Amino acid sequence: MFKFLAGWFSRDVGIDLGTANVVVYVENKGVVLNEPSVLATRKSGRKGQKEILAIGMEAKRMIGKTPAGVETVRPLQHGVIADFEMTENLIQHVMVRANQGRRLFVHPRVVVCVPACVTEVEKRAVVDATLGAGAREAFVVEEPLAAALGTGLPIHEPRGNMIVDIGGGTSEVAVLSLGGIVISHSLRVAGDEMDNALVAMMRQNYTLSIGETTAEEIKFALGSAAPLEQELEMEVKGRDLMDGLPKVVRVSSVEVREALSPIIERIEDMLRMALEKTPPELVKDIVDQGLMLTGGGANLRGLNLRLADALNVPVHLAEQPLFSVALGLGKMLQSMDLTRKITVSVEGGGA
Ligand SMILES: Nc1ncnc2c1ncn2[C@@H]1O[C@H](COP(=O)(O)OP(=O)(O)OP(=O)(O)O)[C@@H](O)[C@H]1O
Repeated sequence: MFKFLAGWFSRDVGIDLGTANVVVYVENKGVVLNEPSVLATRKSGRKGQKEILAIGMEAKRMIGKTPAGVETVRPLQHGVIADFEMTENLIQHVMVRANQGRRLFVHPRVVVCVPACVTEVEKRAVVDATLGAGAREAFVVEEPLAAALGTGLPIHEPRGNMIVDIGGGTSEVAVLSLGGIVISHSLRVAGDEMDNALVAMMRQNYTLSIGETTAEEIKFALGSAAPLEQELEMEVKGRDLMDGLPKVVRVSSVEVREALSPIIERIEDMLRMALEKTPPELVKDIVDQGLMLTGGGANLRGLNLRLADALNVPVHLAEQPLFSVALGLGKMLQSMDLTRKITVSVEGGGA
């Protein structure tokens, strides 16, 4: 009886639990939250317990700036849970924030997405973390399905729909038809790897040591996958590896593009492989309709142009690449019948 009432009084929630960001969609409200998937912790007590100091944007600002005893943690790596307890804390935090800071007296049903390549054990871990965080029922859905729904692709038609998601830890491609995944591939190379490539480039070209936050700032400011009409420049500050002293250098978008290029080549190879494995009738649809590019990494300047050139198919950039998955989860929340059809569901003991 209480569960029946709870269904009436709590809003269902969709969570895009990403390596870089967590985006939360609340039924009838839309996207209400977008926070980095980062926690800052401090060891407390002898048994190695950790006290949480900050979660989300506040914790991301601390990366590379923490005093002894404090560390920043990214509990998801390449789209899967690397630190279960911290993931549970992260989900709980975003659920409470999405509920305007009020405690969850009535536990919501939650749909969470996972990369298509994850194992059953990894899916189960996401369900357990979601239930542990206070959901009364948890569903997992494969990310390409949610992303395709969120970008408005007609995934239920007998037609080849290709969706490419470039996230923080994973790049993923899937071809969908008749509401299911025909083929999918994923690569543990995406936005984070681009940041690492820029850290390496700065060391090699300028003997300058920078942190991952600065590398991401360079990527946002100068990053591109194809030549720009007007190439850009910026000042970068770091520590000189030769004498250990602070140093400022000027970096151009041309050298940043060269550093990112090998990563984009790997993404292109993955897409070529996916096209090779796609049945010819569906390839024909993709050639006609093009592929849909989404995920935060899709925002890299000129990526759509470069992929179109490399693959010889039209490439469309999603309207809101960072929110496609969450918007797709939102569509699923509107129709729990659809959710039950395309997800794995587990009920919790809550509420
Ligand atoms: N304008 C931009 N140019 C280049 N990269 C960008 C831009 N905006 C965001 N990104 C990158 O997008 C990535 C985050 O994308 P997104 O939030 O889709 O990933 P995620 O869903 O958390 O990761 P995953 O799908 O791997 O679990 C980060 O690496 C970020 O640096």
